[in-house]
Amino acid sequence: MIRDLMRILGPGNDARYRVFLAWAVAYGVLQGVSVALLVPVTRALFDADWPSFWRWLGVMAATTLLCMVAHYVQAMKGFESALVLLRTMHLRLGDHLVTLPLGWFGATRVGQVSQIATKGTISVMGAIAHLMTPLISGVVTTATIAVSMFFFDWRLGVALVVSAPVIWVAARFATDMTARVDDRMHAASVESNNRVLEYARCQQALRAFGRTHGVYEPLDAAIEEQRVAGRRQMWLVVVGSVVNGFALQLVFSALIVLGALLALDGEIDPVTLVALLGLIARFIQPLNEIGDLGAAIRLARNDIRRMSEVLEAEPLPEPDHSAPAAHEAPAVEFDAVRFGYDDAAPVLRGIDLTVPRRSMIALVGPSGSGKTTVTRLIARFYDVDGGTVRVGGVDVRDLTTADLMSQLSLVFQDVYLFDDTLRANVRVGRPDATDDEVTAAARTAGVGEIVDRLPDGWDTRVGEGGAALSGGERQRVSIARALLKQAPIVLFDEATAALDPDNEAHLQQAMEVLKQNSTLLVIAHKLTTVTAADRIVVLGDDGTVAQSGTHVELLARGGRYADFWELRTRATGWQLVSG
Ligand SMILES: Nc1ncnc2c1ncn2[C@@H]1O[C@H](COP(=O)(O)OP(=O)(O)OP(=O)(O)O)[C@@H](O)[C@H]1O
Repeated sequence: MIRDLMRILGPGNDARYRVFLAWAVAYGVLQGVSVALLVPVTRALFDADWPSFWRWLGVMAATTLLCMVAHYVQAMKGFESALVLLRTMHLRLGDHLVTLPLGWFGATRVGQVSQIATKGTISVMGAIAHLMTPLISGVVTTATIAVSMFFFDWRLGVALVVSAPVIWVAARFATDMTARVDDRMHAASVESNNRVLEYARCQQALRAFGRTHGVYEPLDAAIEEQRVAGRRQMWLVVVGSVVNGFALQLVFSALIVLGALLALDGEIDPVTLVALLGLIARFIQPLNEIGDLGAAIRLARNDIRRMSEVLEAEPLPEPDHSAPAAHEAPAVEFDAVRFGYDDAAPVLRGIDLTVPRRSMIALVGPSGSGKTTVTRLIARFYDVDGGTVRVGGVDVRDLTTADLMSQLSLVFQDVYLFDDTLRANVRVGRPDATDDEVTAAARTAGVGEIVDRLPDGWDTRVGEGGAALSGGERQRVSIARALLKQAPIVLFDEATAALDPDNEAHLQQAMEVLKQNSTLLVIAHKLTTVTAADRIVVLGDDGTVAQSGTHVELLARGGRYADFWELRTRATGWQLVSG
């Protein structure tokens, strides 16, 4: 636990933590010594040996004073380390999460990360602030008392040392009991967390399907599992605590019997025995406290382990410096790219694709053929399983994330807006843009009309995820961001939903502007976009490029594209023409 906490604190902060540990050890030793000094003080008192009595009392008072100082200093150092740890954990978690591949953020990970970042960090902080001191001083105090016992009576000293493994086994049993169900408890808590979020988010769907009454089964099941796991955990904690308490009482009784037998044999005088019994009681007390804290220590250790697992998750390997770009190379190239989100289900099975500079390429294909996946691989949200994705002639794995992202603008359908003002959300495209540049980009993308409609104009907050805006409006903001960024390559996932004429006009206008300066790869759903493209790439169901060419060439060739075109033109009432 000490080592794990040190790892979480990181290399810059371990000195402070070591100082705290040293003070906690000093506090434990001083506490043990001041307790052990009770024996000579009591002996001198009963022997009426006043010079010895005052001398030992003086030593005990000085030790107790030092002990109080050590207690105070170690408590302050502990709180200091705990606060540093809290800040460090949040910073390290944040810094680390942004380096992880998107594939890491699976369905249950969002709930897990939120638990670790909130409950987990508080629990780990509490481990330093409240658990480390009783744990360290408890162990050190009992060890000190056991060692000092050898100075008074070696047989009782041996008995204390022998009893240590018995107590350790009992304490271990108690903590194992808690650990047995803790992972289940944690999983249940993550699941119900996720289900509560899902329940709040899916209200629209539930109401649309008349599910406004009765229970929402997935949430109900998650809460029930949490209740069952919680009850089991409570029972196991009680069982562990009873066994631990029983073992301590047994050891305590055995030591008293041994002391009494030694006194009956005349090996120890009765006064020393009374003092030694006090020492034995103080030997047991910290162990009892550690036993009571066993469950909390185990839970904190599990939280520390989960935190370490996140911090140790492999980030996307990234070079320190990007390889130099090849000036004449195409904007984007796919060379025999193979990829699947899951090893068992490949999505792309050998894609070759070239997007020349300053061209506009339309990507079409059936739903699920991997169009969005192609754009995610260009942005290196995932690494390919085989082949190479190149941007500006350089393998994306040889570019730093900052350099790769500086070359790309992403206009995706699932636009996420931050819970901030509309202006701040557009400015995300280029944080150092002037107000005039923000306004110009917003006007081209049609955001100006949204501004006029909103009560606080540019300063209106758009809500979490952009909840205060419609889907079409959110995409306009996303386009404005891309216009502002002026990246050399724009990856555009056109909305599948039919847009109103106003939205459509803004979209066309924005694309025209983007086309002037950037290379465009568009996942095209609209016939106007498809025909405007310099070249069309058709993905097939089998994860390969089925066809590629201009609109005219592909129509003339027949096959998948001609079928797609016919289907779409029939749906929209367009005429099928081949030139
Ligand atoms: N994050 C993910 N995890 C696992 N599988 C995924 C993930 N995203 C997509 N897939 C799967 O990969 C396949 C390709 O998905 P992709 O979204 O690239 O297709 P698409 O051609 O863009 O589809 P659409 O036109 O419907 O948007 C699908 O079978 C999809 O279920």
